[in-house]
Amino acid sequence: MSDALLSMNPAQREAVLYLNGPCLVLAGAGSGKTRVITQKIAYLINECGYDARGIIALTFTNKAAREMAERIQQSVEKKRLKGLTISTFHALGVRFLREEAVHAGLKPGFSILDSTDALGVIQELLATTDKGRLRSVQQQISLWKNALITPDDAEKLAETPDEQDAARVYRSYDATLRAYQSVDFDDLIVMPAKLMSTNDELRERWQRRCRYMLIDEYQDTNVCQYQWVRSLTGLRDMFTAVGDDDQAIYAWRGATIENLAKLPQDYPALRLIKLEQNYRSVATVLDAANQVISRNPNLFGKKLWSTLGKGEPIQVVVMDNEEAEAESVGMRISASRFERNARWKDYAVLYRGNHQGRLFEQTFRELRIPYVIAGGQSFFDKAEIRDIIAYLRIIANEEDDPAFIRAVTTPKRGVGQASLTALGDTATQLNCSLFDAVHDEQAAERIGARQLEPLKVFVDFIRNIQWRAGRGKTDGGAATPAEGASELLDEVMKYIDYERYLYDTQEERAAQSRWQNVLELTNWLKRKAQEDGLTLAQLVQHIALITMLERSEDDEDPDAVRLTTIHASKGLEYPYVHMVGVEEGLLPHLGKDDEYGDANKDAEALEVRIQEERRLMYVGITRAQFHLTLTWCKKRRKAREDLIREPSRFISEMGLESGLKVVVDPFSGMTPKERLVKLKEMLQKKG
Ligand SMILES: Nc1ncnc2c1ncn2[C@@H]1O[C@H](COP(=O)(O)OP(=O)(O)OP(=O)(O)O)[C@@H](O)[C@H]1O
Ligand SMILES: [Mg+2]
Repeated sequence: MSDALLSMNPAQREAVLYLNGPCLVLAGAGSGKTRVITQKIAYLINECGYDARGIIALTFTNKAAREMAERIQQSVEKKRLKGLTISTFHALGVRFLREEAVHAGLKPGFSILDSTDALGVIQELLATTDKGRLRSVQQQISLWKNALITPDDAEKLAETPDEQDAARVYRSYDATLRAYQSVDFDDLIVMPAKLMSTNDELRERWQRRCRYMLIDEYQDTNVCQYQWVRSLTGLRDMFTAVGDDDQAIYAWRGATIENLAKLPQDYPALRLIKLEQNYRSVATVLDAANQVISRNPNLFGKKLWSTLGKGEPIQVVVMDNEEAEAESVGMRISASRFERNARWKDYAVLYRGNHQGRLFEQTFRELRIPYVIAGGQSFFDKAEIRDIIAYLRIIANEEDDPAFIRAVTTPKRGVGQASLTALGDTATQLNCSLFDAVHDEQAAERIGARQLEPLKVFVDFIRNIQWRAGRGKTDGGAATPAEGASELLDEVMKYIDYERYLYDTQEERAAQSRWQNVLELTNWLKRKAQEDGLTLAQLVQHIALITMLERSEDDEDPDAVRLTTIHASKGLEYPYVHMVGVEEGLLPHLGKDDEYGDANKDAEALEVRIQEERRLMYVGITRAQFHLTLTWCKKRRKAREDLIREPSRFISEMGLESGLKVVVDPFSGMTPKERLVKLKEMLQKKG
């Protein structure tokens, strides 16, 4: 038996060695579920002679996939890892659809719309600018899709006028996407799942290919993912799923814990393995987590224990307001790092909502504390990044109309709204993309030669780049090899002349910081192209995917404090954790806008909501290895109002016996200016 196997506890080992049929590992946080998956992959390859190409491991985020790949590299020879698939569901969906594009009625170069683009399409169809309404329709469509409900079914199911409206939009939305040769994120899962169930030849091919599947964070899969896994593993039922029903935090995205309950029914031979030893956290942290989650009903009783010692008491710090909170957390981290002789990256600040991160970013900058936003979508949501990516998208797929419009109008190159409308009409008439319409005679007639000129220049430039980037070689045709991705990218950037555009349209500081972001993007793209030996065409095809769940920080692991939402921290661990904003109205967060939301109207709905928030709290607490600090503010500003806050119910649910220590913020009662003075004093004292 290998050393790695020897170091596991008997239950973990059983889960790794079990190959007689489907296997489900159900266990609490930090009990080594993810470790079981990595060890099992190593075991399959090293000791059972599995070909890596037949193994598919699915994780929830790109980051988790990367971490898993790194761990496996330590125990399996490189050459035996060739062809191993470790990816997110969505990334596997992209690969599947690129290979099977024809069966899905797509060209291999189809575009992937992110949720903002998709919202744009819905906006056109719904003809409203009411953001709330648009988002609710988008979410409704997404839920339907993921539950495998077709537009026809949706129309039958819809009851209220709003739902009927949404169902109508759903139909045209799907048709529009197909016309654009585009798919949205949901399609990446839904289309493969459907194809697997309707196309026999394709199903058999993939089933032969997939010899063993491993799925992490199983509790957060949705109906469609369940079906897809089910059909992929169809022939042999050879899979291991690991999960924790107490960590299900994506119900709002259509995930259903019922998938866990359904497994034993759908697979009578299922082997269920529970793990109870926690290897991550000290007792104070673990007890608090156990206490909180014990208030939720759960599928299978479980109680975690660890041998890592009692640990320091959990601290609860009361703050005057959110500014004091950010400063105080920054100060505490600086002081603690000094005292414990730790690294910045041993610290994490976890919050409920992305918006809370901003103040921490600003404050940490002032305090000279290095930080990274872990798992934030923020980078790729920035306007400047989306602008540049629009160009790359149009290079990848000229039928991507939304990208075309964005690229051709940013920077302005003399293409006015009237020209675009006329071009749109032409495209509709010819039933082609905006891009292709430019060179049609009709366009010249409608738009006029002078107005058309800048559009032609744009299209010709893109065509030229496409050709040189290696587009259209999937059929093995073209004779000239693709030019280097880096050089081509430079050429595209020069053509866009984005830096000048920024300085022309924005004030200097903003332009500077945006341009920095753009440079970061292009450097990262070049590095990626070089490392993976990609052509520009291949590179741009990956982009939408990377932007999906998080920014791919690649192998960068800077020594910096992690700022992250609790959602994005799932599966990860940090020695010292600060959970901030642990207040009623924030965590639990019960409604969209007002504090207790409309959920309050219905006691049952409210309870469901609180349970989901409690699981989120549980996920947050269990990220901590050695020490946990919770903070809450007596006042928090919202819009222009100061709201009076109460500590979260989850704090009292943790139980004082776990050694809770309540501390009053040292800055209490001070004005911002006084705080700064005191802060400087404290910093000086620390040297
Ligand atoms: N048998 C073991 N011996 C020593 N350390 C272990 C063992 N099993 C797991 N660990 C360590 O415990 C920590 C938690 O493991 P892991 O991340 O696999 O837990 P998990 O169940 O996936 O947690 P989560 O539910 O948060 O995803 C990791 O640092 C891992 O390396
Ligand atoms: Mg895990």
